[in-house]
Amino acid sequence: MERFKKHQQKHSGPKAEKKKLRKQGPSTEEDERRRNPKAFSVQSAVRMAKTFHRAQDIKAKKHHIPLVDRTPLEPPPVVIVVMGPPKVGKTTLIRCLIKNFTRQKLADICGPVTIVSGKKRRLTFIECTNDINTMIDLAKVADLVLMLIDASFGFEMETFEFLNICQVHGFPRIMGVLTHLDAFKNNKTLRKTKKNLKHRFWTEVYQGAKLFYLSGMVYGEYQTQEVKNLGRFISVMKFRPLVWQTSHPYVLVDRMEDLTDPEKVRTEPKCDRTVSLYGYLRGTYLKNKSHIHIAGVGDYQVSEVNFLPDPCSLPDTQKKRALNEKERLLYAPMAGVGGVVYDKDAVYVDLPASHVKQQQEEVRPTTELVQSLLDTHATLDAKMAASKVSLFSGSATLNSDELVEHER
Ligand SMILES: Nc1nc2c(ncn2[C@@H]2O[C@H](COP(=O)(O)OP(=O)(O)OP(=O)(O)O)[C@@H](O)[C@H]2O)c(=O)[nH]1
Repeated sequence: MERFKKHQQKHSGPKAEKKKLRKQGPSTEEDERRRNPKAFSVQSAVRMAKTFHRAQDIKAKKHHIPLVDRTPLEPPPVVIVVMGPPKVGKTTLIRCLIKNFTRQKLADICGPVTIVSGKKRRLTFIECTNDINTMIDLAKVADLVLMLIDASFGFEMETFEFLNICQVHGFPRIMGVLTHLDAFKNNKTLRKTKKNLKHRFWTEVYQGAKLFYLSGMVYGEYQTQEVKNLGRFISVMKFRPLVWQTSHPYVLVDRMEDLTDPEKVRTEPKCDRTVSLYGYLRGTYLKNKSHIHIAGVGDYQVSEVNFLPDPCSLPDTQKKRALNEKERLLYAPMAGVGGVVYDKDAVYVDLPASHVKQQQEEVRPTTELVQSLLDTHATLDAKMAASKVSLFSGSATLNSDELVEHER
């Protein structure tokens, strides 16, 4: 028969030590903490909240797919879409922002306007009306949307419509801008409206979305400091590449030429036209025989690619801190820069009628005497002949012929 060895109790080693301690009496507090750490985890609510937030942050970061930055060394201009209902102040805002960056005034804003805003950044501003087709086209290509809201009216249906459209192609950065704040005379209502609109905006976009206030106008322009702050925000803003944009090459046309024979257009107004479109290539690189999306037009196959010189290039030297006046370029072929419009074979200088009239007035002498001389239409003799004199107050008037007879 097999014999089993009797169990031998341990007298040394970690297990024996533990047994000894247990026999000695109740365990110390330190031991309990080690045995049951969960029971002692919440000692400071603040610390607990911090740990929790940190854990959540790390989790949320993991959800974002790491992005590959494919932007070339000299990235194309950032597309800023200024959208809002009619008469909300879109044109005024674009004009003010352009003036803030380039110190130039645009005669009238038509089509996209590209400017150099900093050493490494160019901006293209484009106005988006409440038209649904424009919204669909521009939602695809927008990097940043300035959503103008008339504070005296509130949100319009189209604003929400635009937000929905944006969601289809990936949400661009969105900033709200409240205008017409000067319509509120009462400070309390103003504060209340601002707060209400801010919360409504946050619900639609995201909590804490940036909302700017443009409180009133000075000489037909928004206040310089407010525009400056908005401009500063735009020029340092970081953008996340969006899915549609990084997977499609696309062009936002900023110049257009009609190459059709003018004679043919004259004789046959509805003939097929040959049009040449110019713009920066954005999104990804062009591949041979690939399709290219032209905003507002559709997808077209490329037959030939030419490299054109940059019409609004970034400054060369990178050492300086700020741009000088010459480097603050402005490129707006569809709009009149300083009243000058370029065409394929002509340059138009815009001289509004009021301007011409003003110049004529300036030439006129300012002294009253010379002015009155210029205004005389009759000779002195004719005036003398027509003049009348009354000798006594209330008596009948005598004209010059009667006076001569009296003298005789
Ligand atoms: N009182 C006041 N008037 C404003 C404000 N913003 C714009 N306006 C005026 O509103 C009018 C329309 O401004 P625009 O910049 O032409 O508006 P818009 O959105 O470009 O208009 P459309 O191009 O017709 O859609 C102008 O006469 C501005 O002076 C504001 O904050 N307060």
